[in-house]
Amino acid sequence: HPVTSRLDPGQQKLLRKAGSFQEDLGAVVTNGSTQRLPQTIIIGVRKGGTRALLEMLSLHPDVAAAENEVHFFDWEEHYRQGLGWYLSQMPVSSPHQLTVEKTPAYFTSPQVPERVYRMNPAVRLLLIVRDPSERVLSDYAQVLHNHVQKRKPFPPIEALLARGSRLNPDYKALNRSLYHAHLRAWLRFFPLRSIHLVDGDRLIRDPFPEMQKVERFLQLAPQINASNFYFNKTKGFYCLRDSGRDRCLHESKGRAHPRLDPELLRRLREYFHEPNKKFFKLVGRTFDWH
Ligand SMILES: Nc1ncnc2c1ncn2[C@@H]1O[C@H](COP(=O)(O)OS(=O)(=O)O)[C@@H](OP(=O)(O)O)[C@H]1O
Repeated sequence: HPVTSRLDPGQQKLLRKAGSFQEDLGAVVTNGSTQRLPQTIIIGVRKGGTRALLEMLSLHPDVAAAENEVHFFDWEEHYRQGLGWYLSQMPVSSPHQLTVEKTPAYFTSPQVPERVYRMNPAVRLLLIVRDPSERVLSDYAQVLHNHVQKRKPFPPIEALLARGSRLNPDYKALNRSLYHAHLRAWLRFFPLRSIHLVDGDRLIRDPFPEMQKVERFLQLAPQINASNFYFNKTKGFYCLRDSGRDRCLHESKGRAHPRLDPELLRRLREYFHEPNKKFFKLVGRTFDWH
């Protein structure tokens, strides 16, 4: 080779190494390992248990999950960069694997359903919901924590929730728990059969049966086992066991919730009574929220 022959032996050796390295890469490519756009997305709901769901789904060998929240469809600075950017955020997967990402903000962002539809109208969506009142408390605990970390003041939950004798409908955490309203936006683009609902309260209490349903919805071979889950008393939650390795979710998952005055808690639950009924009607099933 005219060029390589002019190189000294050391450099030639390096080049040959690079060559064989490229052959290795070639083998990887013929294996079919590459990044793929997600065929399934966990769209929310925020504080519903989206991280637990993603981690539990990752137990399946045929699932490749994006580690971080991607925020492609809801953040303009990301969406502007196009699907090529989105693809670049995805994990390497083999042909038999499903790629999945979770961004809980998608569920409540009005511009997102149409954008997801334009990427792939056949995408399979996972939505994990939780008792809406409990979700509000969890949402508050999260935002409070962020403020405390930045040493910024944050009002007590009562100040955000109540406006005189009524609940404050402008409090964002309340709005995010109006599942029926947000789901309607998705149903303008996707049939209900494209959206699998995961019961977040059941996923906390007994994750395995919920995960079996997810496997079925995604048409994955049943590979997740009861033995993949064990209850950790210290954590107070189920943790994961994967090929002998035990791990619990991050300490930010499973926080203490603010204790509400019983009367305010009653009003909070009552606030969601009608919206819940609408949601149950929309999805053709009920959840054990009171
Ligand atoms: N196995 C297990 N371990 C720990 N935590 C679990 C688990 N399963 C579900 N959860 C619940 O997940 C809640 C956090 O939800 P998300 O991951 O969706 O939150 S976020 O929107 O991404 O911030 C989190 O809410 P909080 O309890 O309010 O912290 C948990 O209740």
